[in-house]
Amino acid sequence: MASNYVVPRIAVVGLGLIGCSWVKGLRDRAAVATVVGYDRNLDSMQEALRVGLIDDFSTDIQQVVRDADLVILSVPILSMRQVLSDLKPALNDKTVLTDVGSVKGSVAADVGEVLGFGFSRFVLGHPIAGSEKSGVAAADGNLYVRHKVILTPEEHTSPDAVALVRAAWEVVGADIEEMTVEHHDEVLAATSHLPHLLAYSLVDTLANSHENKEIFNYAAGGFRDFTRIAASSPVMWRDIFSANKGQILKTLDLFSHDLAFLRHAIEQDDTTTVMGVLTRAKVARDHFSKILARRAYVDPMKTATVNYIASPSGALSGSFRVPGDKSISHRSIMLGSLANGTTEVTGFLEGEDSLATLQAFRDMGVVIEGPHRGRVTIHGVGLNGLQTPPNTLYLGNSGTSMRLLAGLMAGQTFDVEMSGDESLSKRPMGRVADPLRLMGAQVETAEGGRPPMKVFGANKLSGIHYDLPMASAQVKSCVLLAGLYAEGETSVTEPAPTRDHTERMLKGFGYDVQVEGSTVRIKSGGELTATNIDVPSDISSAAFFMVGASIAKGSDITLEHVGINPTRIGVINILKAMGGNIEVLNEREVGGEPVADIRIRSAQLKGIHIPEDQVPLAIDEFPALFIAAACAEGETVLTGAEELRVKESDRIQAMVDGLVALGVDAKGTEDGAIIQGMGAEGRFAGGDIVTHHDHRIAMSFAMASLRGSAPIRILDCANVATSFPGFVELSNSAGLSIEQKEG
Ligand SMILES: O=C(O)C1=C[C@@H](OP(=O)(O)O)[C@@H](O)[C@H](O)C1
Ligand SMILES: C=C(OP(=O)(O)O)C(=O)O
Repeated sequence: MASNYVVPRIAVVGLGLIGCSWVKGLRDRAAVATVVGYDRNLDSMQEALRVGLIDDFSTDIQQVVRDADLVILSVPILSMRQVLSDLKPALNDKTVLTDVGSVKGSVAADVGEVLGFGFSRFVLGHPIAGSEKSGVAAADGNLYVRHKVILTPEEHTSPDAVALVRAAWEVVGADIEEMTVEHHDEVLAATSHLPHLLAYSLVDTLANSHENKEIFNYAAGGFRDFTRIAASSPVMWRDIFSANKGQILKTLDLFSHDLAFLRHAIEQDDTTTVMGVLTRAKVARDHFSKILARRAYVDPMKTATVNYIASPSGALSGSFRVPGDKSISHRSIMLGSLANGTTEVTGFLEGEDSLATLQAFRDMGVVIEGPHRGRVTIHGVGLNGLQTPPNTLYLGNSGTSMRLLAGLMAGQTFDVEMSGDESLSKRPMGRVADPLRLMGAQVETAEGGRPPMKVFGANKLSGIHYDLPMASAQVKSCVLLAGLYAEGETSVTEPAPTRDHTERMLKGFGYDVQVEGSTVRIKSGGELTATNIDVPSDISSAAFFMVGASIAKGSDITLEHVGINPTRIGVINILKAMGGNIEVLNEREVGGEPVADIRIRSAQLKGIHIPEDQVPLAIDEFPALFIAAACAEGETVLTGAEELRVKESDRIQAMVDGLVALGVDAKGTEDGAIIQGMGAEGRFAGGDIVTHHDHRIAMSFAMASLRGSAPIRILDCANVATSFPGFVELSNSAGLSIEQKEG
């Protein structure tokens, strides 16, 4: 009769916490019929029988193993060979064996020696779970739920045997990963074996010192945290250190080298180098903590889903400041890193896009302190001071990071690969690869000119004149930044004015840039000198509230310290042309950028044909402007805005689809849209909005709720954090009603 058990009969050899917890998990889930146990210690076997973990035991290992479908070997690693020899005579030709040891290479060798090289029914395994407790009494049937178990099948391992072991792990809730024996031992040497070795060694050193009493009297905090794992089983760890000797020595040598480097820096009072080590380590550790806290033991690349429920709400009010300008924040890191001296930045946007740029420069050896409440200190390395990054530069969702970096990377002596998230991986990079190749750079992209993008170093660049095929500040900036490294002059002519932060900021760092009409020129050979940067609030983030206050009756808000660079104020011009009530107050200049406070009161907007010359000046603000158009009296027509189709999403399609879902008459055209306004009394219907993970689509529809008639559910809003951390909190304090739901 066929049984429904995952494994009918199990023999567990070694009744420790790891093996017993697995067996308990299987028993709790009725996945095994009979379990027979063996341990060197009779008490353990008796206890396991008493608590019902095993059905029988024997002091004869062969009797235990005979007729088992699966033998679980949970014994110290250096005992493995003896145990295998002892049980071998009782194995039939169907029994599958597996182990749970922390080193796989030595077990593979033991299996080969004893059972024969090519033995196909031993599946090497390693559950990444544990507990300070030990033994039968501590067995926990849920120990492996959502924990990783690594299996390292070899070429000769039978797929049926792997399937059986996999099934027996999966049924107790484990997430299975497969890798090679060598890779397992290398990874574990670094992530587990070295930390244990250091903890044991530190405690031993301090315990042997003359002041040991003093030390242990005050050994709270750091000492306790760092050395907790030195209380683990010495036998087990002695075995691991010797079984994985090669890999452990390799990581230990690397660590010793880096420790000597840090020692030297401290001795030499080289505080910048020390700061570099500490800031890089802190960022890495914070990153791990987030992964562990939010998504323990699961793929860190799969970020949590965040949806917004935006309920109808009344007017907006108050005087407040939105976060720092994204474009300026990116450039402050880039130019500050390449400058000579230390650049202090305040008002830095702590959004994921600008943080991706910051991390990229840290990866290239730049010491950057912060951000802490918008304050960043960059220890510039000079135009030629960047170092080869250890890995691919991961730029998340940020087009600006990848396109501007492409220009800078073309001038380096080392090769760099750049990648991004799903959205960035779909965006066109040919537009920067083309001019860079004309300058002599060697650039590779994936199919269709998409990321990942590889820029090869050590290619001599020559200055070119480039007529931009589209109005794009990113392409303009990329070519100008490559021009810092190109022989002779580099110039760019743009078809329409686009944001000019690169030109302004280069000048701010003391670099000569010539601007004549629509052409910008730059020559190599200069240097950047560190400066201080006060980042104004981002007009692109302010735009959501400008639209929100305009459409919500009775609103009156003031947005403080907003950047009003003339190449960015399309949104103000367009809203005013639609009848918006907007006042620009307290105009002043801060670090080369014009800044003002902006007061917005509600007004009945009217539909217009948006002047095409305003399109590049409001390029990121159209999602919000579509909401304004939907609330206007009459028709709004947008043309000349085909660039919107290649942003974080196809913003024309995403906005039109969303508006239609909320009952608005809107349709997309090749280069824009036609929207019929709902008029003074019109309200959005409730509904679901697909944002395509685009931050600006999400925030725009949040503003629509100010004129909603029912809740609007906005899906996949996690990327709001790329440009506007704290959006929901700030919005709700201004009068919106957004509930955030994590899924
Ligand atoms: O240079 C910049 O900082 C940016 C330029 C614009 O992109 P394009 O150059 O692709 O228009 C804009 O959409 C982006 O958010 C930021
Ligand atoms: C287009 C945008 O950014 P990026 O191109 O940097 O991804 C944006 O923030 O709207």
